[in-house]
Amino acid sequence: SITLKHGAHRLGKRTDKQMQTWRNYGLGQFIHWGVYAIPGGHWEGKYYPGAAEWIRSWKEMPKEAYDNLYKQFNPEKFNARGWAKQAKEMGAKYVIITTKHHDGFCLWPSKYTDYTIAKSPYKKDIIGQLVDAYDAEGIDVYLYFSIIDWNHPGYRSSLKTEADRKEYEDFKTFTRNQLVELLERYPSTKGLWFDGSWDKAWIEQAEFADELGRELREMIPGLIIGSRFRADENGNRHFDTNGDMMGDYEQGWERKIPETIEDIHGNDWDCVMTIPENQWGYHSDWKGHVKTSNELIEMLVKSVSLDGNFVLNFGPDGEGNIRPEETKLAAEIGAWMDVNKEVVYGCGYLDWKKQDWGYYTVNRETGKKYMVVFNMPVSGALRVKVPDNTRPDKAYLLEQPESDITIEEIHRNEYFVHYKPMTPVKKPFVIVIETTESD
Ligand SMILES: C#C[C@@H]1N[C@@H](C)[C@@H](O)[C@H]1O
Repeated sequence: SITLKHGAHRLGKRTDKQMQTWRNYGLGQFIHWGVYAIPGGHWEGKYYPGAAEWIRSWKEMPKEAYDNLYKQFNPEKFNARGWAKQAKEMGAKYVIITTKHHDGFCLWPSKYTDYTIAKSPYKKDIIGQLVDAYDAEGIDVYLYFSIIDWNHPGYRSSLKTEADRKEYEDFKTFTRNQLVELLERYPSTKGLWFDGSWDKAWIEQAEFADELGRELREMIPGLIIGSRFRADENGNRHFDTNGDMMGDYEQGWERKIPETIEDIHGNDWDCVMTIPENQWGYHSDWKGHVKTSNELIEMLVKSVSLDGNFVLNFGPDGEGNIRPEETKLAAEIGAWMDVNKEVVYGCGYLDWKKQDWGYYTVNRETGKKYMVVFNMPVSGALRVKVPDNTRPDKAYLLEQPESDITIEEIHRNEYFVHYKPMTPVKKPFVIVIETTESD
């Protein structure tokens, strides 16, 4: 490997307490909220086919009109405690909240720009209310921050002229000031989720970004920052020139999930997921496939089975309501988590061969092993292949510990767990499997 000044500063996973807490969350909630929720994917009767939070970039959206939407922003239905309670009931252990998306509108009263909630009819600090409400529910708060800021005069996607460079210096100072301001105002923040860091202009700021990351980490010891924040001095993002991840976990799984344990390269990672195909901010007219709770539970369990966290996105509307589709899914996921949360919290990858019926997870502390079944074979025989030194002794339904499920040895290291549900299976269910390990 080559010597880098601004590459990865740590090899391998962080082992400190804050990161262990992060690693054991399992399920998180993303909130995308801002003035884009007012148009909700439409403008003057026209339907915007893109992601609602990007509507300002739509050629049919007059920039002036968009940039004045904040003068109408007065979400009277906004109820931070209600959002936090719903997230608690869903089983989320952490929340990632958009402080400022690419449009640059700040949901906190930043003193570095007038384009903030303080200048809207609503006036009050939305981030502060959400931080307090989620803290009160015992849900850890992470702040989403977009480096891209279409509102700031010094923002550039690339630096073509000396004038660009001069302007961009002001933008860099502004960016640093806002981030310091956020951590000063909300010191209970456990981490920053950076986005909009793909511009050429930002990628050239390896030294500045590295120094800024150091400054922010000094402000809140243990602060967690993912791989999307900065590039190394050769313009490499997420993984530096030597292939080492920059940051505390890989932020590469946006609307997708790794297939195998090899895909995660031994790193911590999160998957951030939308309910429709690709809407983060509020779009009043979701088109195409809207995921069911069974699909989302499978994505959650698949993520945990591959040592990752699953973060489900909610996009509240312009009034401050969580929309009915999201409320319904939160309740369905919460009902499943009420019964099965122990296969998610504090769990991760079990090195048994993946089978078609579903996923294994194992509790990192207790070693308790779970078969989370999504696809019941018509035979009722769930195939299990175990490593050489492992013998399965007992299997029972998590929901009925007294149930005794037959384990049949097929041949060396391969078994059938025979289970025929009494009633048609409508939701994923869990079989606990107890084993004896021999040296
Ligand atoms: C592209 C892009 C952005 N990254 C997701 C997390 C959303 O914020 C989306 O607008």
